Amino acid sequence: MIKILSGAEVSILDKHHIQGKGISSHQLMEKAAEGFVDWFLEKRFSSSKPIALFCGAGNNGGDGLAIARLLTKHGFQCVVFTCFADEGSLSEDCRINLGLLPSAIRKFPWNEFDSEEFGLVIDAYLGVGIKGPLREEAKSIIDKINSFKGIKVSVDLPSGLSADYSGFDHCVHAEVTVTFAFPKLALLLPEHAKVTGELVLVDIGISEEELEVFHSSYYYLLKKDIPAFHKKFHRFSHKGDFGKVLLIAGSRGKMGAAALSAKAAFRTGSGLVSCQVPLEERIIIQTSVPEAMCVFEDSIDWMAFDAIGVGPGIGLDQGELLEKLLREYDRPIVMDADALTLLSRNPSFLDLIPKESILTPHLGEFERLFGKCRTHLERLEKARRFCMNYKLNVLIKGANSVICLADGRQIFNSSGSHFMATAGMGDVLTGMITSFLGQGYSSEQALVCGVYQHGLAGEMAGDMKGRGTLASDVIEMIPETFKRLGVS
Ligand SMILES: NC(=O)C1=CN([C@@H]2O[C@H](COP(=O)(O)OP(=O)(O)OC[C@H]3O[C@@H](n4cnc5c(N)ncnc54)[C@H](OP(=O)(O)O)[C@@H]3O)[C@@H](O)[C@H]2O)[C@@H](O)CC1
Ligand SMILES: Nc1ncnc2c1ncn2[C@@H]1O[C@H](COP(=O)(O)OP(=O)(O)O)[C@@H](O)[C@H]1O
Ligand SMILES: [K+]
Repeated sequence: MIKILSGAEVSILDKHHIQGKGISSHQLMEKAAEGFVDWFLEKRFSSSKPIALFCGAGNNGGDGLAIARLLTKHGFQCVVFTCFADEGSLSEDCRINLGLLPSAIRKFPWNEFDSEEFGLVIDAYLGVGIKGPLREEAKSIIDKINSFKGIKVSVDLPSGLSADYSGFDHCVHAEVTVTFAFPKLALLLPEHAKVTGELVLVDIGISEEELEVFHSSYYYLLKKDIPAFHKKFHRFSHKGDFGKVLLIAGSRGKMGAAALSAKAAFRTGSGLVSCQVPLEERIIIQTSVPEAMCVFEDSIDWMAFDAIGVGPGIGLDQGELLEKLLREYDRPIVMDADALTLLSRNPSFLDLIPKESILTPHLGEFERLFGKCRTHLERLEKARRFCMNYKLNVLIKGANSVICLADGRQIFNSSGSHFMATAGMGDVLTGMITSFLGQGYSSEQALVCGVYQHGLAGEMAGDMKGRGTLASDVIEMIPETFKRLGVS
């Protein structure tokens, strides 16, 4: 997991890194430019029209100048638009890269840019170094960059966006942001989605250990982190080791929620899955998920289950059932959907929730529970205080879902796809997290593996089906995610 530092810490990190590795800051900038260019070549952008690079006076501009030089070597025609008045204001590494620019690369002041001539724009005007409100000229430069209607790729950050805060005044609207070493916090906030575009993280040789010495409770979860969170099963593992889980889900007209979470729990590897459903609706489960058993409220022994997930489609008239469950069951549970709305209507239930339980609200459910938030940072802070006070875990769902742990750490997920913004995806996730809990995973392990693999299964289903991907398609991809991660 990569620690997410503040923008101001980047220069300290750079200093530590270049001292530790015995390299120059110019060499680090070259590494960043090479990483960008590797990604650019992999994407196979067209070279039929020239590329315009807007380069500022700081190190972000230095990156842009190095990128222009490297792209030219690969046959791209680059034109640099300088966003500085005189060369005396350049940072040292920006100046070095300006000197290294081949004479074949034409340079013009930024205001001479004519958007008709270019196939793509690279925005290397401002990065993590902006301080205070943007100056008037900076706003005009950003407007000029935004006048280009084709693909704009921002280097490190869309120019004008601050690395650590929510909101922006003037800002480049990038289709893609290629960021270095770690994703800047602002790139993960939903209110910035329309300016950050697709997020690409480029490794510039700074290790997780080098980031670890900084104080931050924000992390970014990557594919390579997942195998270590998994429990190992062995040759003699039996059905009991894979857990016995219960999903309290579904009601008349909403039995699909129960079927989806039960199927997802099986596909995640549960040995036994039971569904607590209304008696008169049982046939739906027994035909759509024949592997599952049905249990009914009057004859239930909750403590017989290794883990319980409650909420998808149960309806809002189940307050008494929820209270009874919270009083009688003492292991961590997963609470989603209607269970969360019932919780927001009955705050006294909060003290009854077993420690280390997992609440999985989407943004609407989050606001019902914790009140309106102006920014995502405010939301994260509310979640952190709640998790630490109650010793509970909260998953704030959306693109880059955030796993908020009881110890105060907050982990942004990197997997997922916009094709997942469709009905039933949350029910699938509830089934997956409950399944991992039932297999003996800690709440942190269940959340990390469940959230990442849910997103990965969504990406894989989205790659196959595109628009029209169903929650059921995502369930079918869950076993593939284990293979893709090398987890048996
Ligand atoms: N480890 C990494 O991640 C690596 C990071 N690297 C790269 O370094 C970048 C950071 O570079 P940095 O520190 O030089 O700052 P940068 O973003 O270029 O901005 C400075 C310029 O902004 C200007 N400016 C400031 N405030 C302003 C305002 N309000 N309104 C208008 N202008 C304003 C300021 O002008 P000044 O105020 O000084 O006149 C100056 O010209 C980082 O984002 C990444 O791309 C890689 O090269 C290597 C590894
Ligand atoms: N644009 C997106 N990118 C990544 N993941 C997404 C996106 N939209 C939705 N998801 C994921 O899909 C799930 C939707 O959950 P939820 O809103 O509870 O759906 P439902 O209530 O329909 O079951 C969440 O896990 C969320 O993170
Ligand atoms: K930029």
